[in-house]
Amino acid sequence: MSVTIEGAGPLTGEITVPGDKSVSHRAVLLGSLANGETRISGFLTGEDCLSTVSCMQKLGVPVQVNGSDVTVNGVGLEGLREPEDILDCGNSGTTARLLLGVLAGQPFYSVMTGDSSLRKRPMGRVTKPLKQMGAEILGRDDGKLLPLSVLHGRLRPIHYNSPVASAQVKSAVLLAGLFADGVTAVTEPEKSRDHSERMLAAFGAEVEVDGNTVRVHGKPKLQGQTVRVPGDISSAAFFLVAASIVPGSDLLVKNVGVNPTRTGVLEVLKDMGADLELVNERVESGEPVADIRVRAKELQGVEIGGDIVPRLIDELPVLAVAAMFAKGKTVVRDAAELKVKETDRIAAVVEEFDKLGAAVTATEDGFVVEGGRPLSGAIAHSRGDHRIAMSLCVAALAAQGAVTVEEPESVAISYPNFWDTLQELGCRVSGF
Ligand SMILES: O=C(O)C1=C[C@@H](OP(=O)(O)O)[C@@H](O)[C@H](O)C1
Ligand SMILES: C=C(OP(=O)(O)O)C(=O)O
Repeated sequence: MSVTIEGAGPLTGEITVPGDKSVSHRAVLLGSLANGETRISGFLTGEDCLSTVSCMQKLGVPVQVNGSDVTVNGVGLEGLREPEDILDCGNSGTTARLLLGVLAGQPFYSVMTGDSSLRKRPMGRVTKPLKQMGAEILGRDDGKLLPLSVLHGRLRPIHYNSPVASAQVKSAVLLAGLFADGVTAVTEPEKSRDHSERMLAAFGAEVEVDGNTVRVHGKPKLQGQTVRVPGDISSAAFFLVAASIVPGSDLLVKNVGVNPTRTGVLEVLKDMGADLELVNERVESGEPVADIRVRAKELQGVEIGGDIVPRLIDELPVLAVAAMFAKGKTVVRDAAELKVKETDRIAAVVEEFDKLGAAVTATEDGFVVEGGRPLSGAIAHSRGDHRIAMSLCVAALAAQGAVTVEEPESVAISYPNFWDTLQELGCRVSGF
């Protein structure tokens, strides 16, 4: 399959974006481990979060999905049961890594796998601390690659100093810590998204946050909650960039999660000179939320690096698009993590946007964009990566000529109604 985009007029009006992927995964996981019912609204029905639902169902948790309303009948910390079959995490790194933390603490055997992309992604970053806690995990490459078998083990608490700023690593250790007696701690080099610690506290766990260290007390009694999932800022980012670069645009993106550990994209766009305004700021289910108004404006190149990177890691492909339409040079550093996402996102950005005429060069830990070159019509490939597919589509809206994106189906991983929203905004898109 392929889609073709032949530009767009000004993007105007109001849109909403689907629920936050990170929050949706965590609501199902914690709801499963809690006692009583958890009701989730605004759940992301993207394929990744549905992978988490199906794994928890296989572990014996009644989870009902009714559009974006989900009900989880929690089985309690000790209520999961041995799955009859392999747990399939699909394309979702978050499912695989967070679930490993949960499975490490179970008194039964389980096996997990994923699609061809996920089977290449590093799991050693999670299995290493879990093994230090006493988990027995076997798998390819000495337990570093899926498929992985998790044997039953008794966990002890550790204080893990993570070499990477990764919310998936942090969350896996904290979730395993729920099954250990005593206090489990994780320190990371820079602060990654903190949805796990916020939600653990909301479900009744004792959680302490001290700078880049998070501690959780083991064996809590978690209580089911009502969770309102905010719109995903990572999905909103596509339209924030699109409306910044398509002349004449004036768009309101409603109900976006603006947790400070996720708003690096807003800071960088503002640095680039984008016209962004947060309105109607509020807090819902422990997460800051706002509507974001964006108006087209000429952008300037910037430098992106250091501790902001974990706060915008998934937005770097679409920020690269903003940089292509900006005046001057944009340099992205400290982003080697991009190489271990659904695809190598540094290679994908460099090689796929080259087809449209962009000037992007790879570096060891990022890329450099020479902005201001007009992009032209071309055929490019998503490489099966949802964020690359949508970034190509955003570039296409402001390119001169028709851009065809091959294998765009992966947008359903995180943004199932992306095509509908493009159409509602009057973009000329066909083939989906
Ligand atoms: O914890 C999460 O929900 C996520 C953490 C990030 O990954 P890392 O933990 O690998 O940085 C991010 O890229 C991913 O999309 C979602
Ligand atoms: C990297 C991503 O997700 P995950 O790690 O959950 O596959 C993403 O959504 O960009």
